[in-house]
Amino acid sequence: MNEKIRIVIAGPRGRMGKEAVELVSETASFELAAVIDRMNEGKLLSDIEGFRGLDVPIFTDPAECFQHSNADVLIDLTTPERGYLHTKTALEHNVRPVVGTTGFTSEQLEELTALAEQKGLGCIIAPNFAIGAILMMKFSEMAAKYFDDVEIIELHHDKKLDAPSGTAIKTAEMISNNREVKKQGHEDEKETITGARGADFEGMRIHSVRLPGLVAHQQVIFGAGGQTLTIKHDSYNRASFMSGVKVSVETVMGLNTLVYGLESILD
Ligand SMILES: NC(=O)C1=CN([C@@H]2O[C@H](COP(=O)(O)OP(=O)(O)OC[C@H]3O[C@@H](n4cnc5c(N)ncnc54)[C@H](OP(=O)(O)O)[C@@H]3O)[C@@H](O)[C@H]2O)C=CC1
Ligand SMILES: O=C(O)C1=N[C@H](C(=O)O)C[C@H](O)C1
Repeated sequence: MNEKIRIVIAGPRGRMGKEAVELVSETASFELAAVIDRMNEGKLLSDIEGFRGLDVPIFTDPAECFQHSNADVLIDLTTPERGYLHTKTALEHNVRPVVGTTGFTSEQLEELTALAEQKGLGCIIAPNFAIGAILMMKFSEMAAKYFDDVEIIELHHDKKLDAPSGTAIKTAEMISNNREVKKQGHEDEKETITGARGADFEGMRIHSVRLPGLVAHQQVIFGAGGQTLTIKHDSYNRASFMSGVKVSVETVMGLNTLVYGLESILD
């Protein structure tokens, strides 16, 4: 019988973290080794309401967690600052990170890429784990060959910390593979209220909507003479991300570099 993949989850009490705990508990080839939580240091996860039967240790300090848990993989679903620290510490302790946390800077991504390379370790940083969202990004990249003008509207719940979303940034980066830098709109346009035209990524605009009731949604609207093309994806719950988390954990075990975005590891 193959050995189980031993997993640490950072952020187990969060919206995504709870789903990830459930995924790992229900997957026969996975084993929850420990969790990283800023509260409840020294307790067991089973001491916290909602995690009955999960007798795994809780650590606050990531280094201590990796020293004691004999983990293969870290799943990080926290905040930009903590997620970066957890990912870096995991690599330093030869643990392969699968990171859903968004909001890392380009410099942080470059530093983690170099560290994974130096350690010869797999690491997956995925701005979106939902298959539909990955297809939305790929279709947008394809459409950019034929349309010079595009705006991205991302819509999320109002508890989200980062804007634009990681998905919107990744979408803009993929579109830019097939698009020349171009300032869109009227050359003399002026914002009478600052921010009206959204964030500027190489001349394409990204608009961030935050409202209670939303989960995670995005529209990519291409325009040309007499027509528009809209590519749209909606996640209505966090379970929609979990098949991507599962594939990422399985895949990262066989990688020896950092992969940013799931599009390159899906067949
Ligand atoms: N890649 C993808 O497909 C997806 C990515 N995401 C991303 O995942 C991340 C988590 O999202 P979500 O679950 O909605 O967020 P939540 O706010 O629900 O959960 C965040 C978790 O991180 C913990 N946390 C916050 N600050 C710290 C800290 N200083 N140290 C340790 N832990 C801390 C929180 O604990 P506490 O309760 O104590 O604050 C909580 O458990 C976000 O970056 C989001 O953008 C979300 C959905 C899909
Ligand atoms: O915070 C969220 O909820 C989400 N964050 C990710 C992002 O920033 O793109 C993925 C998804 O959109 C949900």
